[in-house]
Amino acid sequence: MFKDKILLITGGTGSFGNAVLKKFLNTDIQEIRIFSRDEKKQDDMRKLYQHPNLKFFIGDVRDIQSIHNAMYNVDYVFHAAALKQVPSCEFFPLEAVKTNILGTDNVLTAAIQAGVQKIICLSTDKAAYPVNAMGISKAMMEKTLIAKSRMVRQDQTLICGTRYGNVLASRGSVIPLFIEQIKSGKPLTITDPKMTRFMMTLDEAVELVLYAYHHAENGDIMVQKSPAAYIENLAQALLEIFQAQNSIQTIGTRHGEKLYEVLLTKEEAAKAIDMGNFYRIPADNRDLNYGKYLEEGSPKITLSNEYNSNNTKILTVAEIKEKLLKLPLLQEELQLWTGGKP
Ligand SMILES: O=c1ccn([C@@H]2O[C@H](COP(=O)(O)OP(=O)(O)O[C@H]3O[C@H](CO)[C@H](O)[C@H](O)[C@H]3O)[C@@H](O)[C@H]2O)c(=O)[nH]1
Repeated sequence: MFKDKILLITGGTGSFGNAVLKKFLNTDIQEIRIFSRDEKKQDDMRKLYQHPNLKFFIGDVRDIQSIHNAMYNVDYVFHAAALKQVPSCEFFPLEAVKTNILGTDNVLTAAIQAGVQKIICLSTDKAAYPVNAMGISKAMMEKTLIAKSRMVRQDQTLICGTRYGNVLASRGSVIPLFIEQIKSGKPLTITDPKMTRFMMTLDEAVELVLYAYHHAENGDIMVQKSPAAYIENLAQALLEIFQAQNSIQTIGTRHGEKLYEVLLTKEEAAKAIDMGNFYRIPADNRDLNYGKYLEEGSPKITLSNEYNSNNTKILTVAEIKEKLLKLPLLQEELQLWTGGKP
């Protein structure tokens, strides 16, 4: 699908970038550009892949000139660079503004100027009814891309977003933490047994971006339907997989976190288009006619229901185990834990 094309991934040294590389590096794509700040991570990646079609650009989305330098001849951009940890954004909200909002605007400006055809920006469920600085900055990122999508030549540039839930076993997330706790014989620290999270794999995150690539229209936010799990059941599933007896300790909700996450707000659900496994949230294309904001309402909004991690399919412990056992991280950890014995 990317024959002779150049794809640039901002924040490309992260797990999303690596998943895209595994899928596309050995195809007929002309080049994949990794744009990021950390030279060490780039160097590690260079050594790991040793591929002539993989190119590295040092830069920062906060610095538009550094993006301009990387954007020549690029056909498509996957914009994954972000500050995504809830606590760090909470302590330094202006840093989230600079990277997630202004940085996105820089990426879009540079890409439009360079004639890039499609730009897909990665967002998160925490942007829907946001309560923490990370989610608020991502919500503003979405607003920025939607606004920008109205100001481009529609036959030349497509700007859209994807919104997804928790990526299973991503770095610093709860699954690696629970595994560490199991291995060191400590209690599993659960914030709230009834807390739910959407559970996506990294491959599904890539799949969503590719779906957006094929089906999104300018200003759309694309959402993949996905199952969710109670954190209590996630902990139970891991204990069963590792055949461990650790106790479970409830520690309470952490600062800035919600009991459940939302992928489609009630307001978005009123206009979202059901596309089978996905939802397409069309952009608000009211242009500069403010009529609908001021005089006209929409009865559909009153009737619609949000799509959240409590009203989606909830995985049973057995289903969580099945999903977890497919993860490479889990297979490796289990191998180490059992010493290779089945
Ligand atoms: O010791 C812990 C830590 C976490 N949790 C729970 O486990 C769930 C997942 O927690 P993570 O820390 O793995 O993920 P978050 O939902 O807090 O946020 C993560 O997922 C987001 C996407 O929704 C962003 O990617 C974000 O950067 C990333 O940290 C939450 O319900 C949390 O309360 C526990 O029960 N115990």
